[in-house]
Amino acid sequence: MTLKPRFLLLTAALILVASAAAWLAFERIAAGIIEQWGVRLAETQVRYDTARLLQPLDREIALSRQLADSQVIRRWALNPTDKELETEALAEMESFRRNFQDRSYFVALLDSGAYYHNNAADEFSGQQLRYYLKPDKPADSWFYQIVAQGRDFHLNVNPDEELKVTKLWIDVLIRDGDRILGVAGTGLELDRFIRDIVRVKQPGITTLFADHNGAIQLYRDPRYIDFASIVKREGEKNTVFRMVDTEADRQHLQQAMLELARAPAVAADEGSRVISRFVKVEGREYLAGIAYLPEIDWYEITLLDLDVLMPVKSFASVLVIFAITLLAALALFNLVLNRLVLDPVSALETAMLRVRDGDLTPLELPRGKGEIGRLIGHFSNMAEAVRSHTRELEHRVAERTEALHRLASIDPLTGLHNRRGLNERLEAEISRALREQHTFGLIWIDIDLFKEINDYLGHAMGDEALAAVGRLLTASIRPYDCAARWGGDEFLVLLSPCDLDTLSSLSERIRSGVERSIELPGDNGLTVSIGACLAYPGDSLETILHRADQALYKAKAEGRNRLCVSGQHAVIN
Ligand SMILES: Nc1nc2c(ncn2[C@@H]2O[C@H](COP(=O)(O)OP(=O)(O)OP(=O)(O)O)[C@@H](O)[C@H]2O)c(=O)[nH]1
Repeated sequence: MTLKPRFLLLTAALILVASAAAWLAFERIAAGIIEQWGVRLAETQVRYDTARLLQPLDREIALSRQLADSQVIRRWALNPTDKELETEALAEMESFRRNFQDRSYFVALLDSGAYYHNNAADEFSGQQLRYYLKPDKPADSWFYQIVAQGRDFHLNVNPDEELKVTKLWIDVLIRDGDRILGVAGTGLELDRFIRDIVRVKQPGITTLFADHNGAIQLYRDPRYIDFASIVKREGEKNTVFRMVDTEADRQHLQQAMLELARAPAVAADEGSRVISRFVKVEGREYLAGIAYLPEIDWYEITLLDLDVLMPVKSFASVLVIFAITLLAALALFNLVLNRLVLDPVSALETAMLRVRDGDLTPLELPRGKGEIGRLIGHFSNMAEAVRSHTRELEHRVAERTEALHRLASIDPLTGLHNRRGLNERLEAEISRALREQHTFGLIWIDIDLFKEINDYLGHAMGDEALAAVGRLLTASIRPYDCAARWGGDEFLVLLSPCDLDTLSSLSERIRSGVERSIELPGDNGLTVSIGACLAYPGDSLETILHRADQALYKAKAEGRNRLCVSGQHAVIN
């Protein structure tokens, strides 16, 4: 596999790993942010709901306390049969009734069980003594429980069977020192409380209030409310602990409630303390914010469904931006990698293969940067050096070949063409003569009695004589003519183009030149016999050579040192 797909795979793997890591980090960070936010929200919501509950209750509780603490009521409660005191007490109750928000009150006396009550419609004016409570009557057991518990103040959610409404009762003990004389207070319609405080419109937020036992007192669904909680035994109560799914959550809630009851406030200016715990209710996870309301000995519990309030998908845009940034960064990385490394390396490889295969034409290579640029530079220089050395080598080979060729066609003794060299020239000349339709001349020269020179003067002198004839021939002919040593003591001269006159005069010049200018040791001179002929367009090499040879034979036969020129067929002396 080449580098490109490898890097592509690596990049894809990097994208996957980075995305997985980013997703995990995102989930953790998002969960952390949501949790922090949820805790804050829970604290705020709990304080807000607490304030909303206490605001209307505070006044009613204060008034109920005042009623229970009233001198007039207490005096009468000590002497309930005193009609005068009863009239005063009823007047006192009536004035409190007008001040209670519910415009109703109740006063129950322990000794007699007399239960006094009037409502907003002033329905029982003159008949405020409604009935007598009985310890053995279940509907009245709330009264006897409150007295038995000796709690000065108690909130009780209980249906009023007589009025057919469910009320939040504020019960305050009437005391004379340690002696309990009865219970006084007022009631608030529960529906209004549920509507205003507990039935929060915001989806994902559930608020409930529970008493010191965890029994649910206010909840949006009245079916869960633990009515007349005070008269129920442990285990029968409808508590918040029953709402949560696990034992661990139950313990967390109990611990938190105990902790809050021990230290309900954080600091004077920060209001009530709120503890947050994650709990599961019906399989769903909620963040529970718990606060203790010492004024009424209740707990407020706000359940936040964080998945509804702050779904993880609300962070989706962050994730999308991150994913796009990641993809763009990796695409850019790939692009830069291709541009800076892979493409130049691939071009370099192609160039190397071309050089390996002997293609030395100049290379078009990308410029590249850094190490890659230097590598390309080094390769270009190397390729240029190879190119230049190869050119030089080829030049030298051509030179040597040319030299060898020359050597093969040159006679080393005289420096003239040898038979092979002349043959090539003759064949070329025959073609040219045919093409251009002209004649050319051929002169055949043979040294007379050369054997005797060798025999009498020695072989070296023979060589010298041959060289001297060669020099003379070179000096006698025109630059474009060609003189050659045909073999032994025979020479041929090619004259091109040439007519009969030129042929005759040049042949004679050679013959007389040799006779006149070449001397041998002693008194001996050197002479040559010459046979010359004209070659005509269409003549073959054999024909021409034969014609010249015939002329030479004639010159030899006629006594040597003479010239025989042959026209087409005639031989001229
Ligand atoms: N010194 C020398 N002698 C050579 C060379 N090549 C051939 N010869 C001799 O040249 C002589 C040629 O003699 P021939 O052609 O037979 O006859 P000639 O003596 O010239 O007599 P004619 O040709 O009849 O005049 C021979 O003796 C060869 O041995 C050479 O390179 N150097």
